[in-house]
Amino acid sequence: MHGNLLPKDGEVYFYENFFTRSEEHHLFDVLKQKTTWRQEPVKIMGKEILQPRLTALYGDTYKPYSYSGITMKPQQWFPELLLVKEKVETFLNIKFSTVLLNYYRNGTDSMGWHRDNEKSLGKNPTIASLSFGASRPFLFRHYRDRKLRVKIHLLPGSLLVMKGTIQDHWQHSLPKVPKLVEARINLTFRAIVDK
Ligand SMILES: O=C(O)CCC(=O)C(=O)O
Ligand SMILES: [Fe+2]
Repeated sequence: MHGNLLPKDGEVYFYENFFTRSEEHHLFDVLKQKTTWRQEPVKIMGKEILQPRLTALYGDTYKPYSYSGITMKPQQWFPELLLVKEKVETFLNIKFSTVLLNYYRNGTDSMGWHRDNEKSLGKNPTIASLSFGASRPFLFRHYRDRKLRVKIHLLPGSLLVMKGTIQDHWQHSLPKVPKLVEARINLTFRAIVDK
């Protein structure tokens, strides 16, 4: 359970019961209500479309954060979000500066294949990802050897940690689950390295 889930070129650790069921239920409601969610436009092949999910960014500074073609302005932490951050920081013994929140309204919301390899994250970033609400499958595929795949079920209350060289060698995605009607909230904590 707590070993590296990738066969090579990076590390993934999964902690199924990071939050209890009642903490998880409570946090889903709080995060849903207190977060200022937006549906951001992205340019795909020159055309503006809306991302298939809602997002928000919270962080220590107001410095904008850019990823996959969009720039987001961080909002200031609210108390419950800070407590969640501190619980993850204590568990991993790492400090984070920023959290990207994703709200998948149902199974037709998703996130496509990508790497979290922005320069602002530095080399070999550790990214901590929390799940609330609906369970969703999560996929990894090796960037060069695309037949090499790993699938994980992101259960509510779980913590997934990506670290080491994973962002150089592996992409990840949250595929659609067309029949799913329940919502999922994801938090990915990151440390932005200042230039
Ligand atoms: O929703 C998820 O679990 C994945 C989110 C993700 O990969 C990201 O925000 O970079
Ligand atoms: Fe990601």
